[in-house]
Amino acid sequence: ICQEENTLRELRIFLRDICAKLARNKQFFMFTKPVDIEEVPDYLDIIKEPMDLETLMSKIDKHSYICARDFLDDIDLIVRNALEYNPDKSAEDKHIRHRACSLRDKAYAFIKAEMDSDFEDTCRDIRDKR
Ligand SMILES: COC(=O)N1C[C@@H]2C[C@@H]3O[C@]2(Cc2nccnc23)C1
Repeated sequence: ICQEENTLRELRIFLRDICAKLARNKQFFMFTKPVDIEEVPDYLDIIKEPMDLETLMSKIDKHSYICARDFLDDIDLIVRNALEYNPDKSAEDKHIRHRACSLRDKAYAFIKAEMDSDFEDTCRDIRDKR
């Protein structure tokens, strides 16, 4: 109904702002676009559901998220993929895992800082009855 559409519109504006802030952060450049399969030919053998911040942004525009929890599930997917594909003790792997954990903490902190909890409850109610 109309109020629900107003709520979801506000959610999209809010999620775009958070996604843009994460994508602007130089620390997270490796998460901004899909991993290049030309450069990393075995990536899809290991990672069954790739995710990145550009894809996240396009999902917002496609109305894929109707509460912040669904958005954070895709952030968690980016993090899980990075931890799974880069598990070694090498400096490079440690670095990317560290950045992935930082991405998750920043995303959760932005949501908590800027999202009013009963706004999220309202979004959950809309999601649960759809
Ligand atoms: C989220 O990003 C990642 O999980 N990765 C893993 C790949 C391995 C390594 O770093 C990545 C890109 C890359 N390209 C060329 C050679 N080696 C690499 C980024």
